Amino acid sequence: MSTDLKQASLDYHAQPVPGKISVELTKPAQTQRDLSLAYSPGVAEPCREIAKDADLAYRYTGKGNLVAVISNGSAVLGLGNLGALASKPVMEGKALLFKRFAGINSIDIEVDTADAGEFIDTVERIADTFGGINLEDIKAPECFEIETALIERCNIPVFHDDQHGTAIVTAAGLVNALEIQGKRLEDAVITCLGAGAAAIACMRLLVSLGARRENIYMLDRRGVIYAGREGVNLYKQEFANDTDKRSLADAVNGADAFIGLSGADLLKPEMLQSMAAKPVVFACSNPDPEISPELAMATRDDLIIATGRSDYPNQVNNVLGFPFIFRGALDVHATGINEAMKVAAVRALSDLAREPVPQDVLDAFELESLSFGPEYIIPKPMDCRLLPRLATAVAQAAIDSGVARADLPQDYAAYLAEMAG
Ligand SMILES: NC(=O)C1=CN([C@@H]2O[C@H](COP(=O)(O)OP(=O)(O)OC[C@H]3O[C@@H](n4cnc5c(N)ncnc54)[C@H](OP(=O)(O)O)[C@@H]3O)[C@@H](O)[C@H]2O)C=CC1
Ligand SMILES: CC(=O)C(=O)O
Ligand SMILES: [Mg+2]
Repeated sequence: MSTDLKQASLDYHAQPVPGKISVELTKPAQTQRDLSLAYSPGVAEPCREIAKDADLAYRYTGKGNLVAVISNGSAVLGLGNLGALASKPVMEGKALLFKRFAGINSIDIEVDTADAGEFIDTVERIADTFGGINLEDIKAPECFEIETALIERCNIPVFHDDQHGTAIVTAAGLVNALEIQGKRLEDAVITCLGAGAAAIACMRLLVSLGARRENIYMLDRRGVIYAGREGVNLYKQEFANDTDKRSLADAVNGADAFIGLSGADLLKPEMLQSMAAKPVVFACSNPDPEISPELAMATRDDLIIATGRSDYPNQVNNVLGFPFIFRGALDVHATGINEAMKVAAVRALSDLAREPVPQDVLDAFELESLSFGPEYIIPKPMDCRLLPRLATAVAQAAIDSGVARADLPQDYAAYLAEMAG
């Protein structure tokens, strides 16, 4: 990161007030009567109602539009285990994105423990306060056990964004990028660098969408995960490939797609050079990608490259998913976010990239034109069509798959327009 951007970021976080989020009131609190309604004695009435029927918390409190972003700081972006407190800027950032893109109130919670059981117990005890829980930056393999237990124990959507948000956006982007390169997911040879939360979930979703497991080579710090390798956890085992490839150089040679969900600068130019014609490279590690777009483009000119960052074309980042997916799930009081809802989000995102780009998006990126192609495989986060398209698709999929507990709000399009602010 340039010195200029580093200082600008520190200033952004410190000024004019520390942090990125605050709380606002939704009811008047000026007069003695206002206070008798907001607090004692009036507040007793909604308390009594909720004690009789827990669902009334959706009517009388902010629960239904409130998502907790919860982390233990064990896999903060690609920076590693920075601990709970140091993860707070990222978690506040996710809360900012929930509000900015989907009108969802969100609060960050950092739980200071590396123990999965303690983390699960803590989150379970506070879960009912919220309409949904977005787990964030929790490292594999604990993240899998944590999410599974919390889904089982909580009655609200629990969604590990680094797994499913990333998988949804990656799948939408990859389907589009392969099509532009004249390839099909069913035939593509995919090298996935990283075997953690994001990588495992991405490969699982790609397989469910048609990618062939035997065409996937997954790597961790020790190299290719091959059949018979010792000391491989059961999640990585799912992608053990019966191959004699061992290194990244072996695995990427001839591959159609490289998906990086690992760390900075790990894909070398000579490796990129050895990929098949018209390759797709998703260097999604944050903040520093597996290869910089400048270096990748200088190495060969027939590739499509995406990163997780806002400052290059093709931002493949879960920001394109979680605000809108939660919006749809919250609006029908879904009990969870299931496969049907995830696939609906993939389709909506992938389809939207093929439509003409609105002028305000072009203005935000100071571009004259943009259309479906190598430099535009996926919509931009600023695209105000994302909220109606994704939220509606996800909410409808929740209804159709039987996990919704409420109908769509009346005139949903107008409601979403209000939520977009
Ligand atoms: N663009 C986006 O939307 C998103 C991007 N990401 C990025 O993906 C990365 C991983 O995040 P997440 O899955 O949550 O973290 P995890 O800690 O769960 O997984 C990290 C994985 O990366 C592997 N890895 C790390 N360094 C290397 C290396 N030098 N060589 C090979 N493999 C390596 C680890 O290997 P091992 O198992 O051996 O330790 C592990 O499998 C981060 O950089 C993060 O920023 C994550 C979510 C969303
Ligand atoms: C984008 C994101 O969630 C990550 O890099 O962890
Ligand atoms: Mg994350």
